[in-house]
Amino acid sequence: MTIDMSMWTGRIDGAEGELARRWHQVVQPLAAGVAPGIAILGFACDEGVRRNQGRTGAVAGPLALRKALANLAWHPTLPLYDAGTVNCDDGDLDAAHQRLAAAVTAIVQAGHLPLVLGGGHETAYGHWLGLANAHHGKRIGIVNFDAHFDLRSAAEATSGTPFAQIAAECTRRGQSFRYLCLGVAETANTRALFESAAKLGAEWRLDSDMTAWQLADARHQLAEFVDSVDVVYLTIDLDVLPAAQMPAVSAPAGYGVDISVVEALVSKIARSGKLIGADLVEFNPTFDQDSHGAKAAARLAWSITRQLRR
Ligand SMILES: N=CN[C@@H](CCC(=O)O)C(=O)O
Ligand SMILES: [Mn+2]
Ligand SMILES: [Mn+2]
Repeated sequence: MTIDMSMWTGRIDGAEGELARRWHQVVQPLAAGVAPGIAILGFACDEGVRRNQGRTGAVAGPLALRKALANLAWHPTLPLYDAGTVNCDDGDLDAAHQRLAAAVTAIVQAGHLPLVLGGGHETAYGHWLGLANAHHGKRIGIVNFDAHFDLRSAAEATSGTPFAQIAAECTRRGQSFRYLCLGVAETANTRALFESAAKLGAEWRLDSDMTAWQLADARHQLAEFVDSVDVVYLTIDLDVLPAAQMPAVSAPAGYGVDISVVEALVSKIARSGKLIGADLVEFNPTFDQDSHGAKAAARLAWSITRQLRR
């Protein structure tokens, strides 16, 4: 895969040298043998959202998110790499999932942490597959910040099915399915989806229980979940944020979880030492307003990298 670095441009604060660096001055194309770091990997895909009857445009997410990350101030953290983008431009989502999984596995085996930029939430299936293949025998806990369970059962993979697919694959592999969904909106999930979640042993927290004054309870629930697993896969569906903070998604939230609460919890996961992979999905620049959504998404990605302990 050739790695296009042309979008990594931005302001240059000349005088202060090392101390004045931004992401675009730090990110390197991923190469063999480099020091362990964070590897940014795109999954340019509209197919999941299209099949799920959503508003397409997430295919442009990886490029738009990289551009939003490029100008952020860099504070010392692990080395940052760009690992390129896996495309799904022929409608064959199953094949694209396999390519994404292989790229993720290779990143992990080279000692890096994948930070995957979707794509719709179908991204989660390929990402998880790659992590699971690289972490044999480990109990993986999935923490999903999302207004939706994404536990739909359907004849084919969509952006609404990834965690049902993962649950089925866990059963096939004789592993337990450990899934915590934070920010679930009762208005956006039918009773059938709540029943599916309960049957699969999923845990969740409603959006209305994730206000700033309930942060301690949310932290406690998250800590218990993280303690109960070996490693954590973090997936952030940006539609968990209120529509005013995140207009740039297929299904904006009328209520949503404030970015300060999401950031506090995401940072806790990053500090846990158990994080093995993270993604931001559903970003659709077509519906952004003056890059507000891109800036919110970039802030969350930045927070993960800033707090990461490995
Ligand atoms: N990624 C998943 N999305 C939601 C979409 C809901 C909607 O379009 O309103 C789901 O399938 O539940
Ligand atoms: Mn989702
Ligand atoms: Mn969602």
